[in-house]
Amino acid sequence: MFRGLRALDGLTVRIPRGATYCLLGPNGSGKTTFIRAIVGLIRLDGGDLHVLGEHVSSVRSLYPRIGYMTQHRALYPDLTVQENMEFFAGLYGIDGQRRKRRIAELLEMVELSDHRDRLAGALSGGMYQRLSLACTLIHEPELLLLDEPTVGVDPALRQSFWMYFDQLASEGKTVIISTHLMDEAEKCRIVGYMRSGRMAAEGSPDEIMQLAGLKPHLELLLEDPERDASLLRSEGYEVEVSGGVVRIRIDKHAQIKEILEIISPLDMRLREPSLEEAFLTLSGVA
Ligand SMILES: Nc1ncnc2c1ncn2[C@@H]1O[C@H](COP(=O)(O)OP(=O)(O)OP(=O)(O)O)[C@@H](O)[C@H]1O
Repeated sequence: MFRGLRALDGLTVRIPRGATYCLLGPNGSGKTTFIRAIVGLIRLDGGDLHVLGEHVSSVRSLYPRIGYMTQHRALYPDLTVQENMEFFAGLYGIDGQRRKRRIAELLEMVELSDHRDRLAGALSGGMYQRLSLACTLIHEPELLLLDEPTVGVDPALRQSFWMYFDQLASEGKTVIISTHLMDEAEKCRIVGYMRSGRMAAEGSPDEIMQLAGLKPHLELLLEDPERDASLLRSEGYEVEVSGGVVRIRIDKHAQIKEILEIISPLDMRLREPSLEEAFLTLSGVA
């Protein structure tokens, strides 16, 4: 509770080890609060929370096994990239060859090897984010909590981050990520969609799509949309006309052929429902 506001409410979540778990949801839905509760940074007013098999009251003793990347700037601006990495390695007692190896590996992964002597405070937003991730991973944590880790990171590098997250999960590490990006959610084994502090829907991307039961649409560009729309309606199709484009909900792809026997579009395309639409449907917004 934050001054009368219930930031998390009736939330029951079980995240298996070795999963990539995505927390999705609009601004203010409780994703960060949930992550902060897992790390023991806020006290819950009720309920029960276990992290890596331990009650959350002893989560501090688990810190060497947890990596947490916040949305905030948590690095030392007046230390270089290399010095920040060394500092975090030192916090976890990583030294000698292991420290050298980890720093080299991670700087390579986040493509900062050539910038190791730059001050963290002088990095671009995306570069800073990349360094934050590298520092979070320095001690090879078993549980990773990443609050919007790819904000400002360019698409090619985001792709390699995700390959790395998958690799971590395949090694048995648990990766919990909050994001606003549906294409990132689709890459996760489990997606939890939060609204107003509750879990509005949860499952694998495929399960979510099936559960929402959305049908594909055919979008048609027609010479006379109104005339063709009436023709299609008279054949029993569910048709919508907007901005000169005719949309038809179809049950099966075989119907496309039948539709083309009724009308001759200038252009057409098939739109499969998106994960975003599925979540909006399941949470009662659409
Ligand atoms: N320290 C705090 N004091 C008061 N209210 C807070 C505090 N932290 C979070 N809240 C409120 O709790 C609710 C959930 O916030 P939270 O930051 O967890 O959402 P979020 O899903 O992470 O949002 P975003 O996508 O914008 O990061 C919001 O209404 C927020 O204003």
